[in-house]
Amino acid sequence: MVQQTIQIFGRIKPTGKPAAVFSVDNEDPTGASLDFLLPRDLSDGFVNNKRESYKFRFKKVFDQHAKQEDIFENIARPVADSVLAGFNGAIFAYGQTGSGKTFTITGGAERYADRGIIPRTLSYLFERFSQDSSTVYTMHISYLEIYNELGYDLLDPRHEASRLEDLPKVLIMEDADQNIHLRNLSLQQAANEEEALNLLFLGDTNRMIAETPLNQASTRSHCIFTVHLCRREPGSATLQRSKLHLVDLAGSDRVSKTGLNGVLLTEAKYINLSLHFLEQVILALSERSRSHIPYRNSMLTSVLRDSLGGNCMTTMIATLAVDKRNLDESISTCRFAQRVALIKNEAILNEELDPVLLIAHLKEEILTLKKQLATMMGEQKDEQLTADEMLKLEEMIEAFLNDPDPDGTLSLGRDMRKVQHSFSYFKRKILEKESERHQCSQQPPAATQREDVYFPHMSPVDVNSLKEMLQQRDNEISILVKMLKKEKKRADDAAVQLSRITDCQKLSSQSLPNYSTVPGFGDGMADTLSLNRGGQASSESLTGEENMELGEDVSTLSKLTGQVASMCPLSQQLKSTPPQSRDGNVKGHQEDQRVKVYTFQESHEGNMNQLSLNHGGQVLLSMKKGSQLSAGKQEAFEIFIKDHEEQQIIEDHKQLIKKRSAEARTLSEQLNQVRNTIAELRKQLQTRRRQSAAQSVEVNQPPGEKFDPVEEELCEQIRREKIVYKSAIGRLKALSTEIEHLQLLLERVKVKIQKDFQKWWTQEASSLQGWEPGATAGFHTRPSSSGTPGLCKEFPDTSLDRRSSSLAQHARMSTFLDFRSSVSRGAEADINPPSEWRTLDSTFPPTGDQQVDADVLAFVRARQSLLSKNTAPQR
Ligand SMILES: Nc1ncnc2c1ncn2[C@@H]1O[C@H](COP(=O)(O)OP(=O)(O)OP(=O)(O)O)[C@@H](O)[C@H]1O
Repeated sequence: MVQQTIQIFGRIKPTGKPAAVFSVDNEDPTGASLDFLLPRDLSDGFVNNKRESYKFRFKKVFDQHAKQEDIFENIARPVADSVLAGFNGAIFAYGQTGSGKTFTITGGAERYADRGIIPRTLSYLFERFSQDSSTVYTMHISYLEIYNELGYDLLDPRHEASRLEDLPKVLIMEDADQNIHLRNLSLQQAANEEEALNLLFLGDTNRMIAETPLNQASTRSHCIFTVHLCRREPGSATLQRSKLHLVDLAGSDRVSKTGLNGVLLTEAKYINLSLHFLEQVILALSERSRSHIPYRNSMLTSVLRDSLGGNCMTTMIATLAVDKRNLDESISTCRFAQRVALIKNEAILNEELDPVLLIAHLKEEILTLKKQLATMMGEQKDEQLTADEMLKLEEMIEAFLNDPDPDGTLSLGRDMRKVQHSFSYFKRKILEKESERHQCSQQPPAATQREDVYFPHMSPVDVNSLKEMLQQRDNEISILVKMLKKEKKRADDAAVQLSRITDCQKLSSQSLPNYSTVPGFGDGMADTLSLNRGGQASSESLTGEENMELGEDVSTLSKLTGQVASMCPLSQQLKSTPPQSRDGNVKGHQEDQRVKVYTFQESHEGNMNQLSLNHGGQVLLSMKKGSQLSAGKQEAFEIFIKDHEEQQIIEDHKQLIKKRSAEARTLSEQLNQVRNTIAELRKQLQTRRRQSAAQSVEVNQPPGEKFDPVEEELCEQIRREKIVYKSAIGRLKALSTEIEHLQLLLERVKVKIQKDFQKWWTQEASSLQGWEPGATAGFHTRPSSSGTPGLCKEFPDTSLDRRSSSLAQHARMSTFLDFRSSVSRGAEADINPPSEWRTLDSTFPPTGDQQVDADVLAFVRARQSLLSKNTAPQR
């Protein structure tokens, strides 16, 4: 058991605003401190004008310059290590809204280096799994969101990208031993880092989709990402199960300060209530005399029960925004942290026995004990050994006697009959030997040398030379047999390699060099790197790990190749279906025009549309069959994306991915060269060895005894190339992880843009529907310079949310486009126009662009006059 108080860290968010006066001291060996100084004349809000300074103790305080990597190394890595060792762990971020909780726990979306604790911890855990081949690890992940005291499963595969209310509701159940169980919270297995990161991405996307204007999820809900680890040694009945909670709490802002009312106030009260209950639990835990801890008061405290005052190594990060305006909130966060620091947890190793394995072990033990008991009790079988049994036993005894190993044993089991039969057999043998010796002593002297018997006419010199020849032939044969074995093994390996490469090739595109064409590379290389040292023939093989690495490389590269290929889906798309320009013409097929395909779901129309962005920021929108998206909406979407604030992030990510893929390609070319070099060196080495072996036979010297500088040099070169190869493959793996992460970030931005567009479009659509001629609600008219009254009505910019007036302009344009296409549809069908078109000045939705409005008006008038002519009675 490990007793430990909850570890408290502080993290200060970089601020562009004037910062309060504070100082950080991390030098004190007893712990760090954070001091706030409040000058009496501080007018920007302060907590208590009687006190002028506040001092808070932390394990360590990270200032504005701290990197995400520092946070992981100092805070998360030790917790992850203890989780790997079988203890429960928890890290939770607490602080006011916008102080950097999500940034710390999950990370920022803008840069790879901004990855937070969750992705870094996942990466670290999988790296550790791969280093420990003697243990089997299994990882499951759950992701829970608590909003207004209700739990939602963010990882349910049936509800990808759903609204919060559509997600499965998680219920708390308590068993007879007061253990908490979360019903409906799915546990998803993650077999590798990629799968784990995808789960994180899925959860975060659900969290984002579930956001409504009333529920800014990250601000108003608590999120608990839990890694469930199971660890066992093969064959052992003992399992170690541990959990790691990574918690992003809701903003801790005080209700009075939020200035909210209505639903938001209720919500804020819920948040405050759950944080209040969290505080109550913490207070109760810090008072030693308290026997009752009010965990059950809220869902948050129930779920985190183990992490607070229980079996867990817990760490809290107090996130602080130290600008003057937020000083009081920062001080209150620090006060909370000081109380948390008093809580003592008792973490125990979570070992349990696997019942199935345990039963099997116990059965085996019972059987052994029964047998031992039978032997000890002298229980004997009455019947005699059969002839067959005796024959087998005698064969065993013969084998035992002929075994040159002096330590060889004869296992007879616990059957006394066999023991007795063996003794009588030995006795018979000894007697036979003695009688033979006796007979020999009575016979006349025989030829003492065998040679004399078999070669009576040969002189001893001839016999010796024959013996030497025989010895040489023996050597030759043994060398050839060895070589034959090696060749056979290599052929087998090559067959395995070939099948593996065929699999890889199926996955990979043609853009990277094909490593499978390099002969004998991979596991075959390992066993032939024999190095001659000091005349000693030694076989220096690659270690198991190296073998594994080399074996894995093809799949790593193939995976990377797949990624690189998936980064340019349009290049494939272009091959099959060239994109259409807005007017329906096929666009030029440019080599470098790589486009990321964006797909979004029209929730209210149920139509799937595909949006493509190219590198120049140009937008291509293509619709799947059956889509009803109007041209205006398509165009609005294109413009919307161009102006979207995240567009720059998309561009940056794409550029970075492109750069990294180019690096990966260069690196893989280098790798290919190194592999070719190694293959060539290996060939030379083999030839050299064959020659040396043949020479040794000629001079009658055991092979490999003579030091060969050429061979040594070849081995040295191979070793050097191996080092280059290993470092390149390491870099390639790192690039692969980075590209994967960047792609996930891109996906996340993509979802955000789609969501923003949908929200904006819905708002615009409802504004337009509510528009009535002359209506004053939200609209006003301004005189038209073209003298067309009522044509230039302005859309209220307030309805455009945060969007600038340029988006208002786009909205007008899309309205116009919708209108234009409706008009032309009507003209084509030559049916009676809808009644609302008939009175132009009162029903025509304005575009805001005077020229365009005038054009449209002229067109509609012309059309109307045409229709009136057509419908006029024929004279
Ligand atoms: N250490 C930091 N370095 C750079 N940017 C940061 C840092 N901390 C926070 N930010 C940025 O500040 C903004 C707010 O941060 P974040 O969303 O993490 O706050 P939060 O405490 O989770 O807020 P909420 O309670 O609303 O969820 C984000 O844009 C984030 O990228």
